[in-house]
Amino acid sequence: MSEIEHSTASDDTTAPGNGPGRLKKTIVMVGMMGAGKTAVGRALATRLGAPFLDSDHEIETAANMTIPEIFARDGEAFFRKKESQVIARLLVDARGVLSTGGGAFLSEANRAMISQKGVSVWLNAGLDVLWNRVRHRDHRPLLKTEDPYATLKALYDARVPFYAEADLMVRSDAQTSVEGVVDRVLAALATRPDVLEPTE
Ligand SMILES: Nc1ncnc2c1ncn2[C@@H]1O[C@H](COP(=O)(O)OP(=O)(O)OP(=O)(O)O)[C@@H](O)[C@H]1O
Ligand SMILES: O=C(O)C1=C[C@@H](O)[C@@H](O)[C@H](O)C1
Ligand SMILES: [Mg+2]
Repeated sequence: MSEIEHSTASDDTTAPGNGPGRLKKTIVMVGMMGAGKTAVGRALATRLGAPFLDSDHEIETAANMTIPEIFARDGEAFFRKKESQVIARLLVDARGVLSTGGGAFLSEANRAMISQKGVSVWLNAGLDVLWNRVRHRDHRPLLKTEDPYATLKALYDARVPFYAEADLMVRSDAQTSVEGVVDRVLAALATRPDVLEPTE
């Protein structure tokens, strides 16, 4: 299993304790594939000077296989089992930012452990924004269908009610850069001193 990836910020403003506040719980990014969980989560961790973890990345490292290879060889149910195990492990003692895979928040057991150990943030992007971000990539096995747009729409419609159970919701639209979305997450967290203790 790989080590926790620490953000690489070297200047004082992003060093641990000198960023926008001190993390008391893990921030867990949830939402559809292409919402920006990995990109925004990594940038947020850098801003906070906190560890960054990505469950998809951890699963791939542990298996020494890519996600498409795991789906092809062992199936989605096996992947979901590994995903739950990895999220449980990453939530232990890690006051950092954890980006999950797009399907992770559908599991009731995953939602329960995330709510117990962290704060969930739904990165909410519209269907067309998501489509524009994922359409040219081929590493998402669930979209390897005859009509990937229709598949993405079906997943979106089925999943939004689950994502809506997250503690916080932040919009991730086409007009806003990754850093702009990070600003929104930090603004949302300003209402949660139990998660991000403001610096003096
Ligand atoms: N706000 C944004 N502005 C511009 N590009 C973005 C933004 N958010 C994400 N992207 C880009 O969209 C693509 C998908 O983002 P990312 O991989 O972070 O999504 P994800 O939510 O982690 O998806 P998955 O569930 O498949 O892991 C990446 O190329 C990323 O750089
Ligand atoms: O939306 C999903 O179900 C997935 C999203 C990715 O992050 C990976 O976890 C995998 O491709 C499945
Ligand atoms: Mg990701």
